[in-house]
Parts: sequence; C-alpha cells; structure tokens
Amino acid sequence: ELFTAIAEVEHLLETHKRIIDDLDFYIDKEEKRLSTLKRHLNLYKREHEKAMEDIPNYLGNPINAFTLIKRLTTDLDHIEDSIKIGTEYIKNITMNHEDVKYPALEDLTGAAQALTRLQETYHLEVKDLSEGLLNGVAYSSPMSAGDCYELGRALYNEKDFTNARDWMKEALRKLKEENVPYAFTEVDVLEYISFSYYLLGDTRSALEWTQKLLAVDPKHSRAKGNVPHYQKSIAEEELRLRKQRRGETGEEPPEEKPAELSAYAKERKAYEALCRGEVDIPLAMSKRLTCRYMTENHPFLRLAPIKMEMMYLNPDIVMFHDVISDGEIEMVKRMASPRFRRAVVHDPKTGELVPAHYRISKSSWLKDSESEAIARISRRVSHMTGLSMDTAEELQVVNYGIGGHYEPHFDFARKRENAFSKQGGNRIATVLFYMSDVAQGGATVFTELGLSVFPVKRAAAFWLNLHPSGEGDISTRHAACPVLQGSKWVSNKWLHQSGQELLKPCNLEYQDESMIRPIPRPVPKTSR
Ligand SMILES: O=C(O)CCC(=O)C(=O)O
Ligand SMILES: [Fe+2]
Repeated sequence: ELFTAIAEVEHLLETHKRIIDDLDFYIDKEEKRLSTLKRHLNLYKREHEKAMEDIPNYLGNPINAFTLIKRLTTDLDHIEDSIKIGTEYIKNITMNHEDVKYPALEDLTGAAQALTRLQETYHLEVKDLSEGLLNGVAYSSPMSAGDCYELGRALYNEKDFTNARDWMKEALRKLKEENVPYAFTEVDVLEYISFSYYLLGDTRSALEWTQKLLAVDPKHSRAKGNVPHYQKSIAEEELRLRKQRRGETGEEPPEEKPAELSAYAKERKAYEALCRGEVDIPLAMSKRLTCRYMTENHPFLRLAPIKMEMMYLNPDIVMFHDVISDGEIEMVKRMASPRFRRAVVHDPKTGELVPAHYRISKSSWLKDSESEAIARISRRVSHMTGLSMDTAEELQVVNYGIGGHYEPHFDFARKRENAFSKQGGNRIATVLFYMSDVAQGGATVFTELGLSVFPVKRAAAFWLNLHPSGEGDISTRHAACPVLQGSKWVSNKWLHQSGQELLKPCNLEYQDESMIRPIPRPVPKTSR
C-alpha cells in the first residue's frame, strides 16, 4: 500500500537507485541484450535525476508516481526476463536486494485508479495526460506507449473497461509514433480495445476493431473465432429492434425520459465541481464575510491575537491563519511518519475499521504526552475555539497518496453507529490544520454548502459538527478532493461534547433554523 501516502513512495527512490546501479554493471558484462536494457536504464536514470531535483514535487505528480511504480513492477519483470536468459551473475535483481522496498501489483493498480480519478474529477484528457500536459503546461514527462499500455492493462484487470479502452487507444497511437521494441505488439493492443468494447456492450465497435486486428494478423485465432459471434449478436439485436418498432415483440418500447440522477450521482457532481473550484458562494453571503484579529476566548489572545477569516456563515466555517509554525509542522511530520497506517473507515455492516477506496491516505495519531510541541498545539486549539480539550481525540496526522482523497462524509457519528458513546460523546467540532500548501487540487469541500476551501500552509479550518441540540448538522458534510499535484499533509483535532456544557450550553434548537434551511445546493458554473 505504498501508493496511499506520498511520504512512503519516497522510499521507492532508494529502490529505484539500486536498480540503476545493477543495470549499469550488467550492461558491461553482456552486450547482446543491451539495446532493450539500455533503453530502460536511460529512462530510469533520466527520471531519477528529475526526481532528485525536487523529490516532493516529482512524486507529487501522479503520472510520475504511476510510471515509477510501473518501472518497479512490470518493467522490472521484463528486465529480469531479459537478464535471466543469458547471465550467470544477476539471476534476479530483486533477490539481490531484500533490504529495499518494492511496490506490489496493488500499488500499480492503485496508481492507475488514481489517474482515472483525477481524469474524471478535473476533466483531464487522456491525450494531454499522456503528453505530460496539464492545462497546456508541462506537468510530467510524456508517457511512452508502454506506460499507456500498462495503465490500460491495470484498468482492464480492475474491470474499468471504458478507461482501459481509452488508454489502449493512446498506447496504439504512441506505439505507431515511437517505433521501439516492446514486449507487447500492436495486435495485443488491438485485442484489448476490441474486447473492452465487447464487454461494454458495444458489439459493433468490437467487430470493427477485431477487423483492424485481423488486417494486421490475419491468422489470429481468437479474433477469427470472435467475428462470427459478434456478427450473430449484431444481427439478433437488429432483428429485435425491427420487431420492436413494428410492435411485434409485445414489449413496450423503452420510454425516452431523461435519466434521473441518483442522490449519489448528484452529490458526486457537486463534489467534483467544488474540487475544480467552479462554485462560488452566494454573493449576499460573500459580502458579509470578514477577516479580523481574534482576541477573545483566552487572555493569551490579547497578547497574540489570531488572524481569523470567515469562510461561511451559518454554519460558521472559519480559517485561523498562521496557527502552526513550520518547525511544528516538520516535527509533527517526523513523529507521525514512522507510524503511518492506511486510513480506515467504519464498515456500518460489521462495525469494523476497514480500508476503503474512497479514503486514500495514510495516518497516525500523536498524544499530547509525547511531546511538548503536540501539547502546545492542543492548547492552541483550546484558545482558538474556546472549547475544552478534556475529551478531545489525539492529533490525527494525515498524508494523502497518489491522487489521494476522502469522499463526502460527516465527522460526527450517526446515532445508529454510536461509535463515540464511550469517548465523551460525539465529535462536536473539527479543527483541520493544513500542514502543506497543495500545488493543485486537494481542496476541502462542503458539498451541502457549495464551499471550497483550498489548503493554506500553517492555517486551520474550524467548524461545529453538531447543532446545539446535540444532533448532527448534516450541512457540515465535506470531503477532501483528490490531490492533482503535490503532497498534502493535514492534521485533525476532533473535540467531543463532554466538558463543553458550560462553554457551549446545549439546547433543543437547531443552529439558527430560519437561516440554515433549506440548504442551498451548489450550482456548478459549467455543466457537463
Ligand atoms: O483533508 C481534508 O481536507 C479533510 C479531511 C477530513 O475531512 C477528515 O479527515 O475527516
Ligand atoms: Fe472530515
């Protein structure tokens, strides 16, 4: 699960370096297979050099991360195969280095899925990505035909046939341009494209691409066998449609009504538009948003007022600026990284904590007692929020991986989950420290409110998750958008209900009911 945090992917560069050293040696020994091997080596070197110039920036780019993992999985397999044929000396590169980390197939798949997630969320074109462009600007090294092919294969194996087909088409285009030998052929690519079409239910296109394949390799037996099968199913479909038009089937012709979006699809659309920064909060509200120095809540603040920026009113969402120092950030990262575990979520069916595709990050927890710096951060949270830390959770430190994200969720537990009953009640408030800027993507977005908050290093977002009645406030639903470029670090401090009775007295009210309902739906600026 290296792909789930950028910090972990950094270790792969050591591994990467070992491969370079070995290949250098091997090439001296054996000239025959050098043409293929040297091509690999040069690519490894070139990319490694680029990586070393600015490691976080290099690995923060999901294409670089994907191709790095590919170079250490499938490409490495090919390299090993080619080496095994002739040499006595290097039988198996990976066996020579048991002390370094190797990514697994799961990492390749994770990185491939991250790329399609970014493609979909940020409306990126396959061709731009494969040329290493983002909004017309250089984003990564261009991808090779082999990169596109392996990406397509990883997606095909995960049954994402639409994206697999598109990446295979790109592999085909590049293959014709590049003219370098690969372990796969044009025919292999054509077969993936036609079979993806077939599995997507587009038999006509499947047939069309199979015929292209047979033009290249007329003896291909699987393709030859599929042609009559495709033709038959196309003929049957035509007959069925003709009968239906004549009203002979007894079936009702399908009603032409616009497809209703499911609640999930609607939220997804709002989430993605917010991630792209396409949604503005209503003008009437933005006029009322202010910035000020906060001196209340604690006498300490009179000496060191906190810069407070209102991001949203009712529910109030605020950003406190410069509330964690660079030194503290480095310290928190250093303490948290060795204990990183893949982030988990509550499985409502079993009540267990499990990893999930909708939350891709690594995290760990830091106690106040571990260091004065952590205790100081907790005290600052108390000053900022005016709330008691007696029942607060430990500091959760999070680093998002390649395309890392956290889909829309509530921070509070729903009644039926009752997950916090023993922990001083539900999570009354969230303080979210941003411990890095994020070059592109990675916003925190509130899907019910239509608010995007872009990370600002050293700042912290703060909001209440519960109504004064103690009921969860559903308008606080939020998400962490996929990281498009960079490594995103945040820390969460969750405050619980117990201990706040005198500071935030509960009552039977919802927060300012008249203003809060109905919840304004975000309106995307552009429609798809
Ligand atoms: O990383 C973010 O922007 C939000 C994280 C979050 O919502 C969470 O960890 O609960
Ligand atoms: Fe959250």
